[in-house]
Amino acid sequence: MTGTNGSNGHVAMHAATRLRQLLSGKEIIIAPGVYDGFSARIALGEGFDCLYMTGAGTCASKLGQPDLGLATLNDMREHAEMIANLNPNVPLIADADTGYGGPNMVARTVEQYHRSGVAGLHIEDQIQSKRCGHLMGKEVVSTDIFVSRIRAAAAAREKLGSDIVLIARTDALQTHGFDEAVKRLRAAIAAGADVAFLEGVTSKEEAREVCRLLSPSPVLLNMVENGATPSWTPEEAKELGFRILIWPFAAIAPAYEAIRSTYRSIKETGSSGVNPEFTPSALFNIVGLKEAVAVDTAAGGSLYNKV
Ligand SMILES: C[C@](O)(C(=O)O)[C@H](CC(=O)O)C(=O)O
Repeated sequence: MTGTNGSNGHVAMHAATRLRQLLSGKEIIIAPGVYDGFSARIALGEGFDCLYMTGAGTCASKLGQPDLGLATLNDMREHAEMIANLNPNVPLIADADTGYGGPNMVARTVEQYHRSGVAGLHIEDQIQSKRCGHLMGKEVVSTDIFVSRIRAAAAAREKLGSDIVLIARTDALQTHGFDEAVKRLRAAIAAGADVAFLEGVTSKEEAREVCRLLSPSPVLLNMVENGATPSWTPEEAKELGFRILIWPFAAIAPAYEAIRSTYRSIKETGSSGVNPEFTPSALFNIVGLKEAVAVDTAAGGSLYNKV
C-alpha cells in the first residue's frame, strides 16, 4: 500500500508494509517503548527502525492510571495515531489489549488502527477487565473466544486490504502452563495472526521452545524491564529465535526517576537543576521545530524568522 508521507511530502509505503519487510529480513526488530509524543520523538531522533506504543505507559501517561483495562479503544487509537504520524516511515507496533470487546469491536479496532497509520498491533486472550501481563491473578478467555478475536481481526485486515501486522498474544502461561499457551498461539496463527507473543516467558528453555514450536511464524519477545521475563540482549533474543523485541518501559522508567528527582530538587533546594542546555528552543527542536518553520517558509510565510 502507498500513502503520502506527511512529514516530508514524498510518497512512502504504508508503515505496515515496511514492518512486513523488516519481518522478512534477517535482523531482529528492536522496538523501544514509547508512551507519548515526546518519548516517540526521542526514539525517532535516535534512529530506531520501529517503535512500540506501550499500553501500560499510555494508561500511566494519558490517564494517570494503572494498566487494568481502563484505556478504551478511543484512548489508545488517538494516542497511537499521534505517535504513528510523527514519522510515518517508521513502523509503530501498538498495544491493542483485548481488542476492546467482541468480534465487531475487534474488527473496529483493527480498522481504526489501520486508518491511524499503525503498522502492527497485539491482541490478547485476557478477559476484558485485564491487567498488565506481569501481574499475578490474570484470567484468560476460552481458546474459542481468543480465536474469534483473531479471526475477526484477520477478516477486518482482509476487508481493508491492509498489511497491518496481527500479533496474537496469549497470557495463558501463568494459569494454564506452557503447552496450553502454545496451543492457543497455534490456533491464533491458524486463524490469521502473523506473529505470536507468549506473555511472561520465564526461562530460556521456554523461550527457545516456543520459537521452535511455532516456526516459521515470527515470535515477539516482551523484554519489559523487571517483569517476569529475565533480561536478554538482542543477540541472545535472536539466538533464542525471536524476531521482534519490545522494551515497554525503556522511556517511562527513566522518565519517572528523572522527573521525581527534579521535583524533589525544587522542593528541597528551590532549583530544578535542569541542564542549562535544555532551553525552550532545544525542547522544540526535539519535537520538530525546524520542520514546522520549513513548512511556514515554503508556504511564503515569515512568521518564525526570528525563532
Ligand atoms: C507489554 C505491555 O502490554 C505494555 O502495555 O507495554 C505490558 C507491559 C507491562 O506492564 O509490564 C504487559 O506486559 O502487559
